[in-house]
Amino acid sequence: MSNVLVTGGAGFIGSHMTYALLDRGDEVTVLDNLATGVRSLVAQQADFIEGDVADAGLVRDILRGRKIDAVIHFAGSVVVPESVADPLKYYGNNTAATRDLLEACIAERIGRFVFSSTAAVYGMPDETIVTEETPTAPINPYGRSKLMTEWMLRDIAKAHPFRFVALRYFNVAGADPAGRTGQSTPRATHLIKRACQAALGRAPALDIFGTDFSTPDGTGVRDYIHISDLIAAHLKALDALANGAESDVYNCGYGRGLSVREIVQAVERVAGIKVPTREGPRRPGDPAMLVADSGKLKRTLGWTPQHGDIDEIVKSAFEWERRLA
Ligand SMILES: NC(=O)c1ccc[n+]([C@@H]2O[C@H](COP(=O)([O-])OP(=O)(O)OC[C@H]3O[C@@H](n4cnc5c(N)ncnc54)[C@H](O)[C@@H]3O)[C@@H](O)[C@H]2O)c1
Ligand SMILES: O=c1ccn([C@@H]2O[C@H](COP(=O)(O)OP(=O)(O)O[C@H]3O[C@H](CO)[C@@H](O)[C@H](O)[C@H]3O)[C@@H](O)[C@H]2O)c(=O)[nH]1
Repeated sequence: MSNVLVTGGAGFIGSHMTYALLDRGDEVTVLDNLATGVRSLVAQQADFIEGDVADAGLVRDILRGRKIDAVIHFAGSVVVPESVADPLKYYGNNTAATRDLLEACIAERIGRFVFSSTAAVYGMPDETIVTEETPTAPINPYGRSKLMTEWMLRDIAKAHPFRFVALRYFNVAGADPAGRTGQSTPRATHLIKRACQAALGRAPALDIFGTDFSTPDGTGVRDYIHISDLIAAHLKALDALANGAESDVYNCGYGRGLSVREIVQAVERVAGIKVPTREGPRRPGDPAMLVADSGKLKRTLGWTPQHGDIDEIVKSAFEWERRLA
């Protein structure tokens, strides 16, 4: 049994992580400032503390007082176009705030850290499918703010008794199969959620951002990963660190790219409802295509994806969305 601090645990991914840790008997403390998080998504058996990861005094008190063994760091700002419009928010809340969190972790001798990185660190890759060796060249402030954090982690791991796993998530979607949590972020910008909202008549139409990309149907291509498979990767990472694994970086995706139009079709199949769409210009900061080679995650950490079927992903997202009413 471990004693885990989950930052950003009131958010989409962190709330699923919290349930998964509790389900296997770990103890969980959630630290979240509720900037985009939702208090009611935090499992009742978790201890919830409302606060900021940059509040070093608070974080040190939590780490020491609760005898935390490992930190999983989800807290951050996550919207690519917003990072283009307001870069300092991203360098502040992702890079600088994480620096402060890490300082507290080092001071309290935390040795195990799992970090939410992103496919956005690759930018506009030349390869159709990216491995962890693909050069990092982010094309938006969001990706740069996360890559800088990866650099900090590498440097810290050389200087201190501290080991980390950075998981580069591709596009995370779906919801807890048990229906306990899902994506409830107000004003969420993610494609699958938006398409479900449009199907349910909660938005007049789904905007398709760009139809002139160099992709088979002209719309953006992404590797959508089910939240349950993503959470499973975190459990593997935590266990590997507990067993002495070296610090490392892993892609999290399926190696399968789907276009915006293919997602619309999946939502229509699952919902049995036509999704009204509106074609418009590209969104600032968006690459044409991002697809993961996650062979390293499978080989090294023994990750076995189980929920890759796009209709299963969309169905869980749609069911959650319908209940949100
Ligand atoms: N959703 C995706 O597809 C995706 C893909 C790649 C990486 N990520 C990363 O995963 C992490 C979680 O993303 P999400 O989709 O769950 O987003 P989210 O917005 O639902 O969750 C982020 C949580 O962090 C909290 N938070 C933000 N700044 C904070 C701060 N300074 N102190 C304390 N709490 C703070 C928010 O209130 C929220 O609950 C982020 O770091 C994001 O960059 C997400
Ligand atoms: O209403 C919408 C929303 C999105 N898209 C398109 O759908 C694709 C996916 O967009 P979105 O769901 O917003 O995700 P990304 O911009 O790819 O970013 C997500 O995936 C990244 C990793 O790939 C993460 O780092 C980010 O945090 C996360 O928001 C892109 O081609 C968008 O242009 C639309 O056409 N209409």
